[in-house]
Amino acid sequence: TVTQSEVDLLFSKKICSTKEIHPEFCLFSSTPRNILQDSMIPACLCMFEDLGMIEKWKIPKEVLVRFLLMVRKGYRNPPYHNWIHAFTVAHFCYLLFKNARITHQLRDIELLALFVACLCHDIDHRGTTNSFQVSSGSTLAALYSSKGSVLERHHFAQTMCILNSEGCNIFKNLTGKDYKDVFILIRDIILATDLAHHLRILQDLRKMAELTKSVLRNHTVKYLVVKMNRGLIYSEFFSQGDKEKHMGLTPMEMMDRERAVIPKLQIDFLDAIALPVYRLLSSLLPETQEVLETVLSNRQKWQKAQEDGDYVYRPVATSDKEIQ
Ligand SMILES: Cc1nc2ccc(C(=O)N[C@]34C[C@H]5C[C@H](C[C@H](C5)C3)C4)cc2n2c(-c3ccccc3Cl)nnc12
Ligand SMILES: [Mg+2]
Repeated sequence: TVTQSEVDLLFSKKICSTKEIHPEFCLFSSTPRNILQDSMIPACLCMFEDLGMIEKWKIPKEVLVRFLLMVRKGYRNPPYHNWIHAFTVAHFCYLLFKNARITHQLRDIELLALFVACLCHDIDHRGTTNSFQVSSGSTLAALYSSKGSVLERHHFAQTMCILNSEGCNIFKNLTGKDYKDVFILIRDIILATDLAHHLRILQDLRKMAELTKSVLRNHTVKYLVVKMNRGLIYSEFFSQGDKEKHMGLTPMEMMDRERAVIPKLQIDFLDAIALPVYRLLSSLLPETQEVLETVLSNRQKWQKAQEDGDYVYRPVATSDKEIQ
């Protein structure tokens, strides 16, 4: 839990404007990396305010502050799947709301669920994958492996725990149907972040996009677009590969620091997972074209690094205690 003094400290501050957070806060070109870590919670308050969600859903400010502090505390500190990652995804979702006509395509309750799900979608991530939960016989696997999406079910369960904690239910003033719907939507969105299902969802979305350009009108954008990272994901992947070797298992190539060629892995990931998302997004929301261009230029950089055969990033083994 969080202390009342932690809440009071943030509650007493006026909710600032996005400009005060960072001059380019509302532009796709801005990256949250240049947002100071201890201004991320004020930035979340400012995004909720700016999106009109505090007013629309009568969210008491003190409850929102306590909820955000609990969400931040709910994250561990692996190299990639940490609170900064959650904030980055929520910030990108905010940019979609601000810069693309997504807010006219989705119902208000879907916008609320999507934004909150971004903040919560990886809560208590251990820096290892679903298959590692099963192969290491983790407690999460014992709880959820019969249903699949082990980590994502845990992220949702942790989110529900926070919302059910004293003074943290930001949805307490929602009416009957909205109250029921928001939890169902958040559950669907967080479960949909299991990349194993992503490829099917992408297929379905492509079909829907063929049918009507207004696909966003009928279906919440059920999976989260990812911002390109500085390869921190490979610190996590290689730590998991080290663990798998200690367990006598053979890690996937992308998790084996002896075999992985990062430029090649990044190009494979962009081609198989990220670019199809951004192409679909820019076909549905033309305002996101610049994001697609950024990702394509990222791909070119990796292509060049591969041709030059130079290692742009070779993460060092992180200690177990950090990941656990
Ligand atoms: C740079 C980068 N590379 C990435 C390369 C690969 C994978 C990945 O999980 N691959 C798969 C490949 C098959 C079929 C399924 C299940 C498993 C077997 C593992 C997916 C993710 C990568 N990733 C993520 C990311 C991490 C976790 C969740 C969602 C995302 Cl998007 N964020 N950044 C990156
Ligand atoms: Mg996840």
